[in-house]
Amino acid sequence: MTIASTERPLTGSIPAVDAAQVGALVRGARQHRGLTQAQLAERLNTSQSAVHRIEQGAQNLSLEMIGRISAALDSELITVGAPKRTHLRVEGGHQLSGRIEVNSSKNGAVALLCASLLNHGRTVLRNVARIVEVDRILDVLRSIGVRATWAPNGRDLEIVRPESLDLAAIDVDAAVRTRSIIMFFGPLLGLEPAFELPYAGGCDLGTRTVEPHMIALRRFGLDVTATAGHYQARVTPGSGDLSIVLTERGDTVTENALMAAAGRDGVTTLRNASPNYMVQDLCFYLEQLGVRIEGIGTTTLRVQGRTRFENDVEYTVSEDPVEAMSLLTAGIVTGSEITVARVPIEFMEIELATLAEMGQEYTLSPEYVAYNGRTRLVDVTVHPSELRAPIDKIHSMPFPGLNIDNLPFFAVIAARATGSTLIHDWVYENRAIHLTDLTRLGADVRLMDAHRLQVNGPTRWRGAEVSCPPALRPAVVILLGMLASTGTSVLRDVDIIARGYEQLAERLIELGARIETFRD
Ligand SMILES: CC(=O)N[C@H]1[C@@H](OP(=O)(O)OP(=O)(O)OC[C@H]2O[C@@H](n3ccc(=O)[nH]c3=O)[C@H](O)[C@@H]2O)O[C@H](CO)[C@@H](O)[C@@H]1O
Ligand SMILES: C=C(OP(=O)(O)O)C(=O)O
Repeated sequence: MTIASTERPLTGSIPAVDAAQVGALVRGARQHRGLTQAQLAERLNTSQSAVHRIEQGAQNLSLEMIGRISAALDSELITVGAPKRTHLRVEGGHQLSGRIEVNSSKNGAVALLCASLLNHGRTVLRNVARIVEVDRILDVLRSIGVRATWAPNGRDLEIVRPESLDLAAIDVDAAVRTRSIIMFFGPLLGLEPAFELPYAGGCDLGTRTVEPHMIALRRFGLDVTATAGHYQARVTPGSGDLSIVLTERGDTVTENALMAAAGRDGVTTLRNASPNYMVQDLCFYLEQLGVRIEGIGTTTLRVQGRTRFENDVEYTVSEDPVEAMSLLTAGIVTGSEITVARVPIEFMEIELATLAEMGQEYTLSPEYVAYNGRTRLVDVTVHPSELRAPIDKIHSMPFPGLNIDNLPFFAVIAARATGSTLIHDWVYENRAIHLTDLTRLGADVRLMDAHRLQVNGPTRWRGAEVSCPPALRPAVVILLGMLASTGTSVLRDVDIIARGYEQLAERLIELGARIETFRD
C-alpha cells in the first residue's frame, strides 16, 4: 500500500481498518528519514501529538493529509493504488497581471546549510525557500546528527550541530540526489581527519566535473580517492597562509574553497573566485560567524579563518535571481504587465539589458536593501512589448555575465520575438537539448549542436502534452511556454520543479494563470 495525494482538495478519509497500517508506514518512513515526530509535525504544520496519533492508527486521515505526509517525507513509499505522479494542466494564451515577490534562492540556501556545519553555535537561517533541494540537504544534515528545526512561521530554520557528527549514518539516498553534497568537503575538511561522502547527483545536465573542487581542496590538505559510489577523504592539516588559483570560476567550487579557508587558521587568498549571488550570501554569513573576508563581489577573496566557531548567528537568505528571471519570463511570454518585486538587481543587469535590446519594455523601482542588509533589490515591471531577435547570440558567462541558469528562459522569450536568435549554452552538455521540447508547443527551435539552439520567431503557440524534461530550468521553460500557448496543454511529471521552486504553479495562479494540478 502507498499513500498518494490527488489533484483537488479531497475530504474523503480512509477506512479505520487501514489507519493502523498507514500509521506504521508513516512511522517507518519518518524513521527512515531520521526525523522525530516533532520534525515531521513541523513539516506538516501540525502538532507532535497529531503525528503520534497518526502513527498509532488512532486518527482518520483525509486523502489530502495523506498527500501532505507523502510530500513531507519525500516518499513514494505510501500511495493508494498505483504510484502517482503530478502533472499540470495549463489553459494558456491568457495575460497575467499583478505583483509577485521573488523567494530566496535555492543555491544560497544549500551553501548556507553546508556552511552551518562550521558553526558549533546556533545558526538561524531566515526566509529559507521550502523546496525539495533544501529538504534533501536537511535530510543529510539530520542523518549525521544535526538538529534542524523550522520555526512556526515555516520560513526560519534553526540549525544546531552536535559536537561530533555521525558521518557513518549519512542518508545516502538524499545525498546522491543533490549536486550540493559536494559542498560538505569544504566545511568537513577542517573538522574531520578522514571521512566518506557519497557521489554528487542532481539534474540531468550531462557530466559535471568535480575536478576543480579537488584541485582547490588539495591545497588545504584534502586527499580524495573515488571508490564505488563514494569519495574517501583524508586530510593532512597544514598551516600558514595559502594562495590558491581556482582552475574554474565555478560557484560551488568557490564556496567549497571559502568554507575550507574559513575553517583554518591563517589567511587564504582565492583567485578566480566566483563573485556570484550564492557566493556573496555565503560570505555574508561567514562574516557573521567572525571570518574576515576582503573582496566580496570580486574575483579575489582574502579570507582570515579560524578553526572553531561558536557563535549564535542569524542570516536572511537573499533573493533568487533565477526565480526573478523565471517570473519575469512568465510576464514577457504572455505579453502581460506584471511586477516582480524583490529582484536582486546586481545579478540581473545583463539579463535586463539583453531584454531591452530585444525590445522588451520594463520599468524599475528605486533600489532598496534586502533583509540581509547587503543585497540591492528593485521591483521590475514588464510591459507588453513587440520583441525582436537580438543581433548577436545570447550566451552565459560566469558572473558578472548572463547567468547560465537564466539562459534557458531566453529560448522561450526568443520564440516570441520576430527573427532568428542563436542561444549558446557552452556550459552544460544536455540543457539545450531539453529546450527543443518547445517545438511541441509550435516553436521553431533547432538544435545546431549539443550546445547551440537557433530559435526562429514569432511562434504561433499551440497547446500540447509534453513530459517534463528531467532538468529544473528547462522544465519551467516548458511550463512558461504553455502559459503562452493557446488552448490546453499538459505538462507531465512535474515533480522536478519543486526541487528549486516553492509552489510555482500556485503563485502563477495568483497572477491569473490557469493551471490545474492533477495526478493520474
Ligand atoms: C548549487 C549551485 O550553486 N548550483 C549552481 C552552480 O553549480 P556548480 O558551481 O556546481 O557548477 P559546476 O561546477 O557544475 O559548473 C557548471 C559547468 O560550468 C563549467 N565551468 C564553470 C565555470 C568556469 O569558469 N568554467 C567552466 O567551464 C564546469 O566545468 C561545469 O561543466 O553553478 C552553476 C553555474 O553557474 C549553476 O548552474 C548551478 O545552479
Ligand atoms: C543546475 C542547477 O542547479 P544544481 O547545481 O543544484 O544542479 C539549477 O539550479 O538550474
